[in-house]
Amino acid sequence: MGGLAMAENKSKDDPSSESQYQKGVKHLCENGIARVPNKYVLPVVERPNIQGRETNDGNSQIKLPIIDFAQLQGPERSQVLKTMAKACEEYGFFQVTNHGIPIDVINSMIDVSNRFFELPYEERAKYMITDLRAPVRYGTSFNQIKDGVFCWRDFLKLVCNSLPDILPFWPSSPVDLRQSAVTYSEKTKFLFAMLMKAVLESLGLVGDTEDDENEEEEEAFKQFQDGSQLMIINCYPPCPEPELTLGMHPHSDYGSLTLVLQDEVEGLQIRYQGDWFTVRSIPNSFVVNVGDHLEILSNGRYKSVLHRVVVNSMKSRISVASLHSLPFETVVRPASRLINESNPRLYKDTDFASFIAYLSSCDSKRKNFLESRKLTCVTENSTTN
Ligand SMILES: O=C(O)CCC(=O)C(=O)O
Ligand SMILES: [Fe+2]
Repeated sequence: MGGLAMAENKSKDDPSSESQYQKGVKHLCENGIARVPNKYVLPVVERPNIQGRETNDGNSQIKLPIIDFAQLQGPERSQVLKTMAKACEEYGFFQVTNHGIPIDVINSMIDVSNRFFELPYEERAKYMITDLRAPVRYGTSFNQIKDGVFCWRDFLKLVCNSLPDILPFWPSSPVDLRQSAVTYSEKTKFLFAMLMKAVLESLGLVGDTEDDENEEEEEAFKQFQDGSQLMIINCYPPCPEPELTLGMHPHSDYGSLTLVLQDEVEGLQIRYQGDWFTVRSIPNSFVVNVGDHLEILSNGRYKSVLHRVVVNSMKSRISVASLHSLPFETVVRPASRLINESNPRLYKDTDFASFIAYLSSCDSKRKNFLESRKLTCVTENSTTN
């Protein structure tokens, strides 16, 4: 598989070259470091936990609304849909418990992910590919070719469509990775479809009426169901100076919904009322967030909210994000039912090709895809995953 073409910029941290950072944080840590190299040091105003800048201390937890999946599928559905709607409007996030995915499927996914990142660097590096559309991609930071300041994060991205064709490209080591990841991706895809249906119902876009307009919206749901799934396994090694850097810079997710599985180590933070709050790690649950597609489809009613990841000096953290998007060629636009005189259309038509073009165009810290799709522009510094 292709290697990385890199500029041999000399760094003042290391006499060798910038190329060491291209190998990722895990590799950097394996060689033993006591300080964070400059390559990862954020400007003061972008660092986490700055006393006095946030009204909280940057470490406060947020209690996100909990969606009990078993209740959602039962007689209390309408009540749960209201909670879901409020969560998507207010936080852009909720947590799902009682989801029905067996605990051994979850544990195996976390376990095999840990073992992948513990493989020798040479084994992991076989999957270091710069093409954003590669079916499997190991890498570091956000966009390691363009990012000025790197994130304290390595990742393995696995495209999940269509599994039989794509599976031979997935890592063959650890030997159980393919099996665990396939089972996990199938289970999360099903959970996504059920949640997406509920989200569309909460917007009044699918329901039990049989009129023509609903046929059109049922078609929209089918497109979400038939869309693409990308699994991103994130690894955040312990960091000697966590106050200087971030595991992931502030960004919103492209796509409709993201289902995040985090291990017991917290680190995910969301932007809420101008501050950053840590999402609690609830055992055997998923964090679910609204992506850009859904914000556009809902004409801004549901929010694709900025989030970031902080690191810590003690523990390595693993998360598995399952991102669900519309098919490559599908155009997403605000649902006609949600536009009227008092709710004018807010977003331009968007497709995956425009997103890829945008993603490839600039440094992740200066990028904001969703803002670029707004018909009226308001900006806050952010990135789209
Ligand atoms: O690591 C996490 O908890 C969040 C990951 C994330 O935001 C992403 O992969 O888009
Ligand atoms: Fe994200």
